Amino acid sequence: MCGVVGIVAHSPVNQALYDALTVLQHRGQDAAGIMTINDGMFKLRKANGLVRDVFEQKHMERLAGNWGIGHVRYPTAGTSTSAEAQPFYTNSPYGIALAHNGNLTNADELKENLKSEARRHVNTSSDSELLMNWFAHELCEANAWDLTPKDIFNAVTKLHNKARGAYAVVASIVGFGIVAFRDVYGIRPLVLGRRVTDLGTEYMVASESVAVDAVGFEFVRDVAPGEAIYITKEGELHSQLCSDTAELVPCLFEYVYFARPDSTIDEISVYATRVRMGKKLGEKIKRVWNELEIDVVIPIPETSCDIAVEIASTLNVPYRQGFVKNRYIGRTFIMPGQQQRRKSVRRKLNAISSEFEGKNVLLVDDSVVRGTTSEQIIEMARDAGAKNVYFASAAPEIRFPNVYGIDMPSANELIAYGREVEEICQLIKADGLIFQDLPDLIEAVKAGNPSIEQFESSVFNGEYITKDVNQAYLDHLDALRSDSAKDSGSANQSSSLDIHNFS
Ligand SMILES: O=P(O)(O)OC[C@H]1O[C@H](OP(=O)(O)OP(=O)(O)O)[C@H](O)[C@@H]1O
Ligand SMILES: NC(=O)CC[C@H](N)C(=O)O
Ligand SMILES: [Mg+2]
Repeated sequence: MCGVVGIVAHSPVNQALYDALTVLQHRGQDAAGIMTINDGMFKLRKANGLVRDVFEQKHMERLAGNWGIGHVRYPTAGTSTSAEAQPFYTNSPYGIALAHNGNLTNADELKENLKSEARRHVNTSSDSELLMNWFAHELCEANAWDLTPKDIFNAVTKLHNKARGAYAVVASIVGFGIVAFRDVYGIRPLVLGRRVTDLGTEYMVASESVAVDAVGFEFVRDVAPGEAIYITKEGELHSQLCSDTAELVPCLFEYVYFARPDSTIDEISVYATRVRMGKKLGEKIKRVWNELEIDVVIPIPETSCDIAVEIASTLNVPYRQGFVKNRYIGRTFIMPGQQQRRKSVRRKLNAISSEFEGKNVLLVDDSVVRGTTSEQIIEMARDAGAKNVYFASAAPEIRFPNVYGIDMPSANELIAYGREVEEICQLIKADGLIFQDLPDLIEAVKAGNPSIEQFESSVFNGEYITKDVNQAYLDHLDALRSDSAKDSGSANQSSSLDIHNFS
């Protein structure tokens, strides 16, 4: 997952972009970047690392201008090099910078055609650079010196016909303004915010509403699937639906894990959803494990905390914070390699023995993906003296790779792939394991916005909404991006000449 932000204001935006990226940090810890526009020139700083490490005072001073875009990256395509940090830049037409959250499923085809149809070059293996070049190519076709909103919306319409997969995008066009759009299913989130100042109205687009809140903008609405928003550099807002077939099918996993609980996505509060997930799972535990003695419910911080509180109250069992989280260690699941992920669980979480000694403990997590966390946490609970350790996952078994912006490229790496619950339970060495049922998860999310008919739930059921994902594609992805492929270096080193300036 990545986080994107774009702001058009009447005073410098560097600090607001920085602040927005810090509250979107949970969406990507690998790289960060900001690109502003000042006097018709782009100003860029991007590098690998957390937001607080990437931007020093000297960079902030350089990022002058009243409008710009920003990005935090969690790579799902290409390599992890700083050359593939975002925003990307292309000089023609006009000068365009682009930041992308999501993942394209037809990147190979787009790359091939970009050469033959558009005579354009990309210098990295990032799908986002491809997306930017296709957008640039479609804008070129407008053949206009003075770009109108109609020209921009036409370009986005054509892009929707070409690109497949997930994309929530912000782009800035020198001399004109910022464009933001969401793919035709709205798989990844994107929201619009506004602030009225003495100098005029200012606009902001961001991956999550929490960024809009943090920067002091007022939340206006979600960007609709297939819609494009164009904010001129003077602060005028235009919007248009750029697809006849758009239909909202947002990603379920945003609500389970990715998004911050204080965000609202497609009118659904993430926090309230997690509470409902806890209620549903609590009811299932009561039903299925009615004989089981549970003395205490303990969450695996941080994402599962809101879920576990509700499970405890449904079961009428005490809730205790039995693990303390080291606040200086980031999210484990979105770290790039399995070795790093394994080590981080121990560094990140430590047990308070008194909460475990002699007790039948129910550990709760939002999801079990590779099983890295659950396996180690159960061992820690036993070391801390637990009598029995039961484990509950608020998401169903994750058995299928993700192709829309979550780096789960390989079925073999998923602990639930090809395994039934009993076998997974043995692998993580729990005394009992229970998963949420998919219909219950869907109900818990949908209760926040009953008008949504369908959710992107491929990791649970293997049904890919873009309908272009077959076994050959998944095999190809596995060969490119599995942990072993990354370890062998193919996914981490850019074979192309790196033309990004590191300073
Ligand atoms: O089965 P796994 O492969 O271990 O993945 C699942 C775990 O990873 C995530 O936590 P993470 O540490 O990333 O973030 P959090 O602090 O927000 O819970 C998620 O909340 C689970 O705890
Ligand atoms: N997780 C994401 O949204 C990643 C965006 C893009 N596919 C990249 O790898 O940079
Ligand atoms: Mg977690």
